[in-house]
Amino acid sequence: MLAVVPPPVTVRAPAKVNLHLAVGDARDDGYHELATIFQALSLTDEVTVSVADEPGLDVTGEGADTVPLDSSNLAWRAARALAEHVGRDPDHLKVRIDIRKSIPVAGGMAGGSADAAATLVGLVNLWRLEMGRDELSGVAATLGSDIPFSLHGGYALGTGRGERLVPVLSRHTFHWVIALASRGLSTPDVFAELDRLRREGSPPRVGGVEPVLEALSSGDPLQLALLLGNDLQAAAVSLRPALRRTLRAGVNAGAVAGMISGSGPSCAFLCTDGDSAVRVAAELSGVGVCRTVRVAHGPVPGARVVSSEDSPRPTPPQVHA
Ligand SMILES: C[C@@](CO)(OP(=O)(O)O)[C@H](O)COP(=O)(O)OP(=O)(O)OC[C@H]1O[C@@H](n2ccc(N)nc2=O)[C@H](O)[C@@H]1O
Ligand SMILES: Nc1ncnc2c1ncn2[C@@H]1O[C@H](COP(=O)(O)OP(=O)(O)O)[C@@H](O)[C@H]1O
Repeated sequence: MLAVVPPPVTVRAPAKVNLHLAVGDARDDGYHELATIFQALSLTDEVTVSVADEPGLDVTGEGADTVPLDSSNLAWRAARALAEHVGRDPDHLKVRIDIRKSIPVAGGMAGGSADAAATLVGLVNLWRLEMGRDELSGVAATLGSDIPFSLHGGYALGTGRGERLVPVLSRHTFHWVIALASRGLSTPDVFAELDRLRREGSPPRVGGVEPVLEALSSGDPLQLALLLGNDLQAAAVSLRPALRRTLRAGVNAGAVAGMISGSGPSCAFLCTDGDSAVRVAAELSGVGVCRTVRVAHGPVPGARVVSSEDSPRPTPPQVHA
């Protein structure tokens, strides 16, 4: 009998920036209560999942040499979690996962979360599962706080440890320059540094989310520039003091505001429009305060199957005897 092997599925998933990141106290489970406004950015990773006799994982692109290729890879963990959820044997996954990274690793931009979200969406399609977004988001939340947003995309208000999402209804696009660092920062280390700073003093705290939501609905980058805020910024800068220079250089280059993205060390610079972002990127890349720069805009959709025409490796359906 002939068994039809489904064709590989390629999924694109976005990076994120936290336009507003309010961090509360540490909870008993070690996580911190957050109130954050996420925006999904046009900086994306692509993940192809395919049926394979031997399971496998490969990572290429931005920071690939620093990404684990074993079972600790978030994409692989996502595949196992989904398999368990739908009653497949997670120890015998006949799946190959190929990740092409553009999102910096350990950069505060949810790159691993994007890969996990893309893997979930890819496998739902490859395995032809009937699963709603809410059910998939529940699986995602067990793997990492940012992964539900990587599925969701657009804008969202995140609470809890960041995994509880409410959509934010704004379609206005904002333009960014992202400065990438040579080395990443560990998210737990940055939260721990914030706890330490708070024990010793009073690092600045962001205000409420309401004014930021209003700025998003106005679409005015100058209004938003005044309201961007990140409680983790002081901690990231404390662990990596050179980031102060990077933040200053972006504003000197013409950005209307600069901030640490999430737990850092990537710096996100808000620009008035796309042309301005290109000019700021060109100037910033010559100053020597970061490894490289990227221009990005948001919001963009969450993890989505890329049509086969766009896929870098379109493969026709295979038939195995
Ligand atoms: C800070 C944020 C802001 O969006 O993103 P990044 O900047 O890392 O991308 C997120 O809260 C990161 O989310 P994510 O990277 O998924 O973190 P998780 O895997 O869930 O947690 C990693 C570790 O970070 C700390 N953590 C994370 C989330 C949270 N609300 N409180 C925490 O204290 C905990 O030490 C936890 O063990
Ligand atoms: N698919 C993946 N891509 C990137 N990092 C991964 C992946 N899987 C596991 N990791 C690990 O997760 C850590 C956090 O990576 P990442 O999600 O890129 O950063 P951040 O939490 O700052 O957004 C990395 O140090 C890396 O060791």
